[in-house]
Amino acid sequence: MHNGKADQVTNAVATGRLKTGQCERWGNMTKHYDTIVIGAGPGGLAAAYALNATQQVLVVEANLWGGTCPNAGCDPKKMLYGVVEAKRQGQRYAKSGLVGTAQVDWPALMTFKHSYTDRVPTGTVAGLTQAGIDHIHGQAHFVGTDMIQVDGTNYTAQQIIIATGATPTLPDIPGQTAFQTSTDFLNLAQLPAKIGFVGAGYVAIELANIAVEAGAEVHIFQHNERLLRGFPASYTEKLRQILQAKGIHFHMNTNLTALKEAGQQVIVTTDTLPALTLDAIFAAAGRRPQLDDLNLSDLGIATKPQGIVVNERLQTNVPTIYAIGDAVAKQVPKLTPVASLEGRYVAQVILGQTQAAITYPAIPHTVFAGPELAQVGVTLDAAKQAPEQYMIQEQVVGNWYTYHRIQDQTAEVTTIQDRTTGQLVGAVVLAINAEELINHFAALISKHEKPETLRDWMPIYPSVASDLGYFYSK
Ligand SMILES: Cc1cc2nc3c(=O)[nH]c(=O)nc-3n(C[C@H](O)[C@H](O)[C@H](O)COP(=O)(O)OP(=O)(O)OC[C@H]3O[C@@H](n4cnc5c(N)ncnc54)[C@H](O)[C@@H]3O)c2cc1C
Ligand SMILES: NC(=O)c1ccc[n+]([C@@H]2O[C@H](COP(=O)([O-])OP(=O)(O)OC[C@H]3O[C@@H](n4cnc5c(N)ncnc54)[C@H](O)[C@@H]3O)[C@@H](O)[C@H]2O)c1
Repeated sequence: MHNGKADQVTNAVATGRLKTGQCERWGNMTKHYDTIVIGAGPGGLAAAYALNATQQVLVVEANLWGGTCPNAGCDPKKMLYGVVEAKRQGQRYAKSGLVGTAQVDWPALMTFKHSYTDRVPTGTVAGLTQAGIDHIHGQAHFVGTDMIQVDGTNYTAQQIIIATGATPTLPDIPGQTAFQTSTDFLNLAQLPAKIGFVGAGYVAIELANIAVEAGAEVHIFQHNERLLRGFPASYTEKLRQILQAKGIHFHMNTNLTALKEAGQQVIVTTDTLPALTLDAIFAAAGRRPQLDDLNLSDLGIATKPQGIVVNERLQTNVPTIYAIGDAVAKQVPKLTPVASLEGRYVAQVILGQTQAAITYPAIPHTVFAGPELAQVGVTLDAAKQAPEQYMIQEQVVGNWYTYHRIQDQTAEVTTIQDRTTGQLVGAVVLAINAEELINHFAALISKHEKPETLRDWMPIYPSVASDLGYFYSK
C-alpha cells in the first residue's frame, strides 16, 4: 500500500522541488527512500514514526501490521489473563463475602480477544497512512546493501533497518509438524481438553496458567529441572508449587522423543513417561530470530543463533544497515519496550542526533502467571554472590494491607540495595499485580534513588503505590 508519498516524490523531482539524489533510480522502476524499515512490529514502527518528520520512510510488513506484541503476544495474552485472573480473584474472595463460582466461557473469551486484535492491522495501517509513511505488504529480501525487493519491485534507501522479530522454535523430533505455537493457542476457537507445552519459559508458563484456569488438563515438559531461567530459583520453585496446586502437571527432566498424530489427537512420547495422548501440543521452547529469506549471508551480514550481530549503535557490519528488536543477538531481554526504545534510538543515530552508544534503563520483566513473578535490576543470584556490596531484604508481605485485602497470602518481595550508596538496585516480586510494584521499583532504580526518596512522594492511599511506604517506614 502506497500512500502516494513516493509518487509525490517523483512529481517533486520532476518539477525540481526535491533535492537531487532523493529519487535517483526511479527511472529503473526502483523507488528510493531515505530509510526502509523491514518489519512493522513495535521496533520497526517506533523507528518509522521517529524518522518520518524529516525523512522519506518506507515500512514493509510480510504478515500482520503491528507485529507480534499486539497481534499474537503481549496484548491478546493479557486479555485472556485478565479474565482468568478475575475468576481466580473470585476464588480468593470466597471467604470474604463473595459467593458463587465463575466459569470461563472460552469461545466468548476469544470473541473478547478478537474485539481488540482484529482491529490491530487496520489500525496500524490507518496510523501509517495518516502520518504519511509509505507502507507495503510483502516479504522483503535484500538484493544489495542499499536495496531490497518486495514482490518483484526494488526499493533503495540510504539506510535500512531490520526489525523482523522472532518466531517460535519447533523442537526437531519426529512428528514435528504436529506442534502448534503460541499464535495458534491465542486463536483457539475451542479450548482442547488435554494440552501440553514443551518448555518452561515465559510462553509455556503464561499460557499453561490461562489454560488450566480455563478448565484444561495441562502438561509441561521441560528438558531440565529449571523453569523460568533468569528468575531466582527460590521464587520459580514457589511459583511451580502454586501452579501445580492449580493442577498443572510438571514433567521436569523430560525430553520429548516423538509426536504422532492420531485423528484429532497427538500421541506424545518422551524419555521418562508412558506415551500420553493429548488434544494439542504447543512448542514453547524459545524463539529464533526471523531472518529467513532476507539473504543476509549474501551481504556478509554477521548473525548468531540468537540474532543479528550489531555494534553499540545497533549497526550491523554493513554500517548503513541497522538491526533492532527481537531480531538482534543481545544481552538485554527481548521485550516490546526494549524493541521500541531501540527503534527510537536508531532513528536518532540515523538523523545524526546522537553518536552515543545505546544505553538501557533498568528493564523490568514479568511473567503473568497468576500470581505474577517480576524482577528488575541486579539479580538476586548476583547480589548473593557479592554480600559486601549488596544488602538483600526478603519479605513475605501477605500480611501487608493490599495483599491481605486481595487475599494473596503468598505475596513476597525482595529488595536489593547498594551498601555504599544506599540506592535501590534490584527487586523481585511474586504477587498479584507484581507488575505495578515492580514498575515503581524500576523507576527508583533508573533514577538511582534511595528508597527514602519515596517520603517526598504522595501516592493515592490505599493503593499498590502506597505500599511502597513499607520500604522506608522501618
Ligand atoms: C506469546 C507471547 C507473549 C509475549 N508477551 C510479552 C509481554 O507481556 N511483554 C513484552 O514486553 N513482550 C512480550 N512478548 C515479546 C514481544 O512480543 C516482542 O518482544 C516484540 O513484539 C518484539 O518486537 P519487534 O518489533 O522486534 O518484532 P515483532 O513484533 O515480531 O515484529 C516483526 C515484524 O516483522 C515482520 N517480518 C519478518 N520478516 C519480514 C520480512 N522479510 N519482510 C517484511 N516483514 C517481515 C513480521 O511479520 C512481524 O510483523 C511476547 C511474545 C510472545 C510470542
Ligand atoms: N511476559 C513477557 O514479557 C513475555 C511473555 C512471553 C514471551 N516473552 C518473550 O518471548 C521470549 C520467548 O519465550 P519462550 O517461553 O518461548 O522462550 P524462553 O527462552 O523464555 O523459554 C524456553 C524454554 O524452553 C526450554 N527448552 C528449550 N529447548 C527445549 C526442548 N527441546 N525441550 C524442552 N524444553 C526446551 C528452555 O529450557 C526454556 O525453559 C521470551 O524470552 C521473552 O523475551 C515475554
